Amino acid sequence: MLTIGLIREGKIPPDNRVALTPAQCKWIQQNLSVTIKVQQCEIRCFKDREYIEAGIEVKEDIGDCDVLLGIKEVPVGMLIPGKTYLFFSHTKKMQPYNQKLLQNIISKKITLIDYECLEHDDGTRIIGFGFFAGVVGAHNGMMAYGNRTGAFKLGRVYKQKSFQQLIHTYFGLQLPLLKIAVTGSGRVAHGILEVMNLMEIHEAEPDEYLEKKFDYPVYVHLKGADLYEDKLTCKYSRIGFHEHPENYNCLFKKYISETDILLNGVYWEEKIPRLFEMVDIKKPDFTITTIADISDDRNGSVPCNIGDATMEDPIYGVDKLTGKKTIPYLENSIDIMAVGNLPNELPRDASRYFGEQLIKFILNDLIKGGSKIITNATIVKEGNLTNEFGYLKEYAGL
Ligand SMILES: NC(=O)c1ccc[n+]([C@@H]2O[C@H](COP(=O)([O-])OP(=O)(O)OC[C@H]3O[C@@H](n4cnc5c(N)ncnc54)[C@H](O)[C@@H]3O)[C@@H](O)[C@H]2O)c1
Repeated sequence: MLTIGLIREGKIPPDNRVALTPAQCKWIQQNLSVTIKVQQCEIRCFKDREYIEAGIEVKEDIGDCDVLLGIKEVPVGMLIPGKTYLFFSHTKKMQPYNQKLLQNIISKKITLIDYECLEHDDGTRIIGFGFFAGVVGAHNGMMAYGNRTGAFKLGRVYKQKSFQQLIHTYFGLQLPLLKIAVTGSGRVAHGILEVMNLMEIHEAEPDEYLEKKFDYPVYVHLKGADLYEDKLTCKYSRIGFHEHPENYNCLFKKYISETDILLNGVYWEEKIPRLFEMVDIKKPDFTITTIADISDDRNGSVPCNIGDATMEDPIYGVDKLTGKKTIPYLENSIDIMAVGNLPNELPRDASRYFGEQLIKFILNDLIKGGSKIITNATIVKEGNLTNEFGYLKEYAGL
C-alpha cells in the first residue's frame, strides 16, 4: 500500500495551499489502497483539525511516507534524503534561484517529479493552479483600474472566504466604458474569462474591437492565431509556433491604442516575441494604463514587469519615460500587477481545484508506477538526472 505525505510548505513568503483537501484525503483513503499522512502546519488553508476530523493522521515526522506532495520549492534544509517528491520545482528553465535546490535533490538521492512537467502527449499540461491565478489576477487588474480612475471600487480577494463569496461582491458593480485585452489560451486565460463573464463584460471579436466604438465595456480574447504570425507565411500553426517561436512576429501592437487594461495570461519563454517592447510605452498611442501580468515573467511577454510585488501590496507603477518603478496610479506611469502566488488569495478553492485534477489524472499512475506521464515528468530519479532532462546537466553541477 502506498503512503502519501502532505508536507508543510517551507518557502518564504509562506504558501498556504495544499495538494489535497481533507475531504479529498478521506475519499482517497476510502476508495484507493493509499494511506495519507499530513505534516503538522499552522498556516495551511485547511487546519490540522480539519484533517483529523476527516480521519487523516496528522504528525510532525512524515519520513515514513513513500511519496511526499508539496506545492512550492522545498527549502534545501527540509529535503528528506531518498524520498520521492512532487512539487513545482521551477528548475526546468534553469532558473538561477533554484540551482542549489536541484543540486541538493541530486546529492540527497531524491526522486523529483515536477507537477509542471506532467503533460498529455500533445504537450498540454495536466495539472496546475492557473485557473485561480487567472481569477485573482483579473480581479486585481480590474481593482487597480478602479483605484486609478475612481470610477468603481473593488475590495481585496483574500478578504473573502471563498470564490463563491467573491462572486457576491460583483453584484451591482457598474463599470465605465472600458476596453480590455485578454491574452493566452490555458488555465490562466480561462480564469480571466470567468471574471470577465461574472462582471458581465461583453466579448468583442478582434476585428470589431479594433474598429467599432462601443457604448458598454468590452473585452477581446487574443489567442495564438490572433497574437502571432509566421514571419514568412503570415500564418499561425500551433506546432510550428511551439517548436520555433523565434520565426514568429507578435501582432499585439495593433491592439495597444484601443486598450485600457491588459490581462496577460500567455505562456512565455526567451525565444517567444514579447507583446510589445519597452520603447513602445513611451509612445503617445500607448493608452494602456493597467496591466495585470498574470503570467508573471519578469521582463518577459510584458517587458515593463520589472519584478514581483506581494499579495499584501500587489500593484506598482512604471514610469513611461524612465521605465523605473514608481508608486501606483501616477499620471505618467503604467500600473503593473505582478504577483507570483496569486492563487494564495483563494487558497481553499485553489487547493480543491488542484486536488481534483491530481486525483483524476495522476493518482492512479502514482499508485501503479511506471507510467509515461510520470516518467516524462521525472527530472531526477534516485539522485540521477533523467535523459529527458539531460540538458540540465551543467546547471545541476554534473
Ligand atoms: N502569477 C501566478 O500566480 C501564476 C499562477 C499559475 C500560472 N502562472 C503562469 O501563467 C502562465 C500560463 O499558465 P497556464 O496555467 O495558463 O498554463 P497552461 O499550461 O494551462 O496553458 C499554457 C498555454 O500556453 C501554450 N503553450 C504551452 N507550451 C508552449 C510553448 N512551448 N510555446 C508556446 N506556447 C505554449 C499552451 O498551448 C497553452 O495554451 C505560465 O507562465 C504560468 O507559469 C502564473
